Amino acid sequence: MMIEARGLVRTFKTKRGPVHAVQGVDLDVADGEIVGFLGPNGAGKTTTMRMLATLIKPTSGTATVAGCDLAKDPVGVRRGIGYVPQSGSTLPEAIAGDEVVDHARLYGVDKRTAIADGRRLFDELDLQGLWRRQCKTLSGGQRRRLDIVMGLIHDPKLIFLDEPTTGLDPQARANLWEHIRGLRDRGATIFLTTHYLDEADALCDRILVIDHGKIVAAGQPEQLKQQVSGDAVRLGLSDASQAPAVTKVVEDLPGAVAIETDGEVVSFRIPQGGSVLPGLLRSIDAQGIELAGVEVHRPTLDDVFLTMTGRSLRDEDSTEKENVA
Ligand SMILES: Nc1ncnc2c1ncn2[C@@H]1O[C@H](COP(=O)(O)OP(=O)(O)OP(=O)(O)O)[C@@H](O)[C@H]1O
Repeated sequence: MMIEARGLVRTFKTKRGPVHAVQGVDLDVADGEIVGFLGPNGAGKTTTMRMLATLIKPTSGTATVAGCDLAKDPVGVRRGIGYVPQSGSTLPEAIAGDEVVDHARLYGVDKRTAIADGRRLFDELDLQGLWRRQCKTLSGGQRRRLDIVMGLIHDPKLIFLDEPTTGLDPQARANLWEHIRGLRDRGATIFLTTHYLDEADALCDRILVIDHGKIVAAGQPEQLKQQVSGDAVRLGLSDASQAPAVTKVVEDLPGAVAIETDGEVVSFRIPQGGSVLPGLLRSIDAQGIELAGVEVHRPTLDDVFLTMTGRSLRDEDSTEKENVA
């Protein structure tokens, strides 16, 4: 195991009383996995990651990280990990290559090795030709990849990435995902935080969903989605007064659950939503009711979150909507 944490708790003391940021987190990350820590703002992702990276002390709980005990051997942990913070760690005015070499020397890497390793990582992360550039002249995606070079320069076994793609455009995000997969293919283990559902889905072998400082779901993306039963169907009515009649038709469908009405929308869940629709539409039509629209969508990680917490992770650009009418 690359990370094995038990009962991690972190409480912050503030003027307005204690903030229970992390409330008993157990987690295991195997060697060579990409594990995503997914949750809304303020859920406790960064706090958990900072504890595992030795940057803040747990209030209670234990962990082994990269083969070393977090409490007894924080220096050993630090040697084995790379940590790429949300805000990055390069100065705008500095020269990219100098930042990398200085950072490596902090870890005791000699200058010649630092330059050789740094240049190799620049090639690997598509930063060729940018070694002498001022950091502030790099694009968002280039700067994020430079942050990753900084985190990798001492060849850690385990890399922590805090929201690696926040603020990047879709193309730069997809490009960074490729690079993160490349790191894993080279044998690194990656633990990242994200609040993007599509990122967790596309990139991670396993996902831990955290809310209010507690893990509420864990598993492979597909496993998690399978826990949510059925496709979600939304029927848009042209007239809200017809909702009771439509609800009645839906109630007669075998397997329909979670039937809800909200103004001009009747929604429900049903296995194989796509194949029951034609019959349903005929029944509604037979009653002389006209629909304004129909949507079916397969369970998403947001549905997993919704099922576990009763709230949405609210990430509109990542729902897999399939408009069928
Ligand atoms: N140093 C601190 N002092 C007081 N409260 C803190 C401190 N750091 C974090 N918190 C609080 O702890 C909770 C968890 O914060 P954390 O940064 O871990 O969440 P997060 O899931 O990483 O959120 P985000 O996605 O916004 O980064 C929040 O309520 C936050 O305000």
